[in-house]
Amino acid sequence: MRVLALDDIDIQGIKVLKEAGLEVEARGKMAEEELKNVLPAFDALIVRSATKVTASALAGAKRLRIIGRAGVGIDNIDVEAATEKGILVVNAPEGNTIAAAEHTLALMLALARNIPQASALLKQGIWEKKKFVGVELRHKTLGILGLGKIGSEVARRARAFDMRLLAYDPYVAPEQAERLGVALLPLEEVLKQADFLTLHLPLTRDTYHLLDREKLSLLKPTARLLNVARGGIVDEEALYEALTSGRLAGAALDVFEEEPLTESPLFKLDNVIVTPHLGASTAEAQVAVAVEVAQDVVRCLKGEPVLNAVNIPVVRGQAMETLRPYLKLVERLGSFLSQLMEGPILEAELSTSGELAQHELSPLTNAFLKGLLRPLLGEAVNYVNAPVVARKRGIRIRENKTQEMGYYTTLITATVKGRREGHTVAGAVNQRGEPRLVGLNGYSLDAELEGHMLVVPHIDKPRIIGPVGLAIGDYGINIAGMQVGRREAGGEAVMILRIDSEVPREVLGAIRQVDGVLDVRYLRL
Ligand SMILES: NC(=O)C1=CN([C@@H]2O[C@H](COP(=O)(O)OP(=O)(O)OC[C@H]3O[C@@H](n4cnc5c(N)ncnc54)[C@H](O)[C@@H]3O)[C@@H](O)[C@H]2O)C=CC1
Ligand SMILES: O=C(O)C(=O)COP(=O)(O)O
Repeated sequence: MRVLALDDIDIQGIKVLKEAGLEVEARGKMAEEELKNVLPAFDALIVRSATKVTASALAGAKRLRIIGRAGVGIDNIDVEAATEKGILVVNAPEGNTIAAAEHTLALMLALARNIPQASALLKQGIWEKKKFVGVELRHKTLGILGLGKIGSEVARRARAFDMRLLAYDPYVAPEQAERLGVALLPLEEVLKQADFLTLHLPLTRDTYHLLDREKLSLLKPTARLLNVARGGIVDEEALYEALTSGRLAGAALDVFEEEPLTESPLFKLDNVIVTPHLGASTAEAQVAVAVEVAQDVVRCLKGEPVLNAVNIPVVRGQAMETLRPYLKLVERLGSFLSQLMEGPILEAELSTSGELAQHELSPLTNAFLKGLLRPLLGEAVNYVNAPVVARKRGIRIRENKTQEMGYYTTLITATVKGRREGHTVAGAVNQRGEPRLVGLNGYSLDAELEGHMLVVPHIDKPRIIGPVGLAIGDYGINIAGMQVGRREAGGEAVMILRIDSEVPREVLGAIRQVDGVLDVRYLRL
């Protein structure tokens, strides 16, 4: 299998890939057109922030199974397009946290004390002290937008400088902020109170130009802005205006809306210091992110679960071990239902009751939908794109869970509905970790979910099981197991047969002829 590793990812990452037996082509930044041309020959792609992985670049990438981002921000990858194509996207969420946090602190001190400007003058032979009187960090208010991994590490370090800490992050629990000694406030409040404002948000549709003219005008004229997150979060034109009109004291920028950027009106300002997206550029961070992402690429190409997926629900450690047999179960239930249904599926519902319900269950939905869609769409649908594909086909998806326990410690019920018919199956995992079918349309059963199966709805009466068995046996086909479910004697019932080999059409016809048989469906799991 072949991996295209771009943007000069660290050699240690390349080593991990090669040691796993993968063929690696390592290059620097690649332009969209070239990427589009070469990508069809690769199973995996690794990038940093320089190469743009667009929908067009991915269009012909039929072999591609995974895109790895050796870093955090995934705004240079069209994740939606990748998901739709069933391509997994992973990043390295932790490897460069400290590097980015330390760079932020370095910029904050450099900005407060005019270090780059003073250094540049002295190197020109100018001993200038008066112009470079700075400010102290002590007792100043640091406003943090985005109190995630980097924002938190910045907060920890800023405390050592005796700064007062405020943050805006609607997704962080107040207790977590409290533990860091940070007060959570609304955005406008943080902007109004900050002496230093630092950004640690991802660039998304929500955060694009979050700091526009209006928001920048809320900052104190003595405030200084730090951006080690993403260029697009700040409107650079509005920032330029604020810095040149005395409405903002200074800015330190590591990132820009367009990169690389070598010319900008901002670069001409004395109160602006800049670095060329160096936040993650430490020897330590580059090894860490390259190795982190390479390991996930290896896992994915070996068919193992990855640790840092961005476009599928991630389950780690023990929770994954608990979930694993149920992933198999729901995929089989999905496949079973899909083959049982006639006509298009309009609704799909997955309900979990019992012990398992205490876990994050969205991975089950992905696996269930994959099972449901595979018989219809084959390899085009996988664990990554199953929910997107299902929604695109107009299937309404519902998930329910309750920790209430019945006869089974965990019972999973799946229902699909179409225009004319609907079916419900129930499944459980036995003590050996095997998936079992324990209910079908209200009948209780206990059947294996494996191999070739026949589902035969019939009327509960004598002389029906024998003739069905004969119809199959007459063709030299062996029955491996059989289960009958009925609600009441003499009513409708269902027979589930496990067969050792493929079942030809004539056999299905012969079964249909048996008096009392209502229908017959042949399924392959
Ligand atoms: N300059 C550089 O070299 C580097 C830049 N970065 C940038 O820093 C960003 C943050 O990185 P981490 O802290 O590792 O990510 P993270 O995911 O741990 O933290 C991001 C935080 O932003 C918050 N957030 C998201 N949307 C928000 C919104 N609309 N309003 C307010 N808060 C919001 C989240 O709740 C989260 O707590 C990355 O997305 C990346 O763009 C990361 C590494 C290096
Ligand atoms: O990890 C991130 O989000 C970064 O911004 C680092 O970018 P880079 O890998 O240095 O191009």
